[in-house]
Amino acid sequence: MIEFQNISKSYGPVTAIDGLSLKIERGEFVVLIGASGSGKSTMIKMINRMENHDAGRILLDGEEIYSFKVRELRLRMGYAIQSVGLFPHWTVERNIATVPQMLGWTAPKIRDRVTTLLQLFDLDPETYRTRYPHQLSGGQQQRVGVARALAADPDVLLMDEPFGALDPVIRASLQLEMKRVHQASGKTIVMVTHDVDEALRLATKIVLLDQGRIVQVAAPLELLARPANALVVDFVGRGDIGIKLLSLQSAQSLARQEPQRQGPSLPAATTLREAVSFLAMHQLAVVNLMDASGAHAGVLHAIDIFHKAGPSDG
Ligand SMILES: Nc1ncnc2c1ncn2[C@@H]1O[C@H](COP(=O)(O)OP(=O)(O)OP(=O)(O)O)[C@@H](O)[C@H]1O
Repeated sequence: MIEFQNISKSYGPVTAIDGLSLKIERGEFVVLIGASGSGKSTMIKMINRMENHDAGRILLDGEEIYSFKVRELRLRMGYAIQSVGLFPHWTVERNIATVPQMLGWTAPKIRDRVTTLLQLFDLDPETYRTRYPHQLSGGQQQRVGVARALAADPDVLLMDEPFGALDPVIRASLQLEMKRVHQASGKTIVMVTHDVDEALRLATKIVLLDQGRIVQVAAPLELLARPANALVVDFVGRGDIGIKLLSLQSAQSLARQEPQRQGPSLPAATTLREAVSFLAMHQLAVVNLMDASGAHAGVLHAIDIFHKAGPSDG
């Protein structure tokens, strides 16, 4: 879908991207992480030609992006950034409708779409559609920014720290929402974040950059279980890699198919991290698991977490 072939990009004497190659398949949720200045934003911006690459080729569906008109390219891609970039003199509705307007959608279709998106991001449509950006909190502005990026249902969504200014609760709920949007729509998403946990939660593939080069490309579980080198280990958090691994696996994955025991039950979809916390807090060695309908779904043994969870390479 999007392919970087030996891409380089400099700003004067600074090499921002250094001979980088990467294939992003349709439907992937690719999250770019790396230290400040490692080239994450530059990578995203080169995809919709906010920045132009100096050398190499970037292909969109097999065609070099320089062969598209910039406007056509940008209409195919939603773009959301931390600083939001809402038009200050336009209402929320008009901001969200920017691309649908350009595409010539009818007024009722645009109105319906704005309503749906505001609801999706937990903003009451009647309260918020006529507001101006300065009448919104920073977090609300960010949500409108993401809604605007999604407005015309683009195949590709580019997001640069889209949840940067949000408090942890709203951030977590928006992450869930993005995950749901991704799973339901099959969109190809490329996102930059500074938050490793966010990357682990959302990505189908994480790309760790350092000085304009790729250090490792891996699915979240693989990145934790088989970090390519010490830089990756440091970046994902040397001290709590084990805890992060537990966050990515469900209690269900270690359930023993045994009859229900005396004592409490946890949802089988609970992460192993939450299960460990629960077991520790209640000083339990085992806990029942239940499925979404409340039916017994096996038993989780604390000992299995330490014997079975984590890298399974023998
Ligand atoms: N417009 C510009 N002019 C000059 N140098 C730039 C420009 N944009 C980026 N750079 C430089 O290119 C390198 C990569 O920058 P980039 O913004 O892609 O990094 P980043 O990983 O997104 O950083 P951060 O996490 O701090 O946002 C940095 O050294 C940066 O200083």
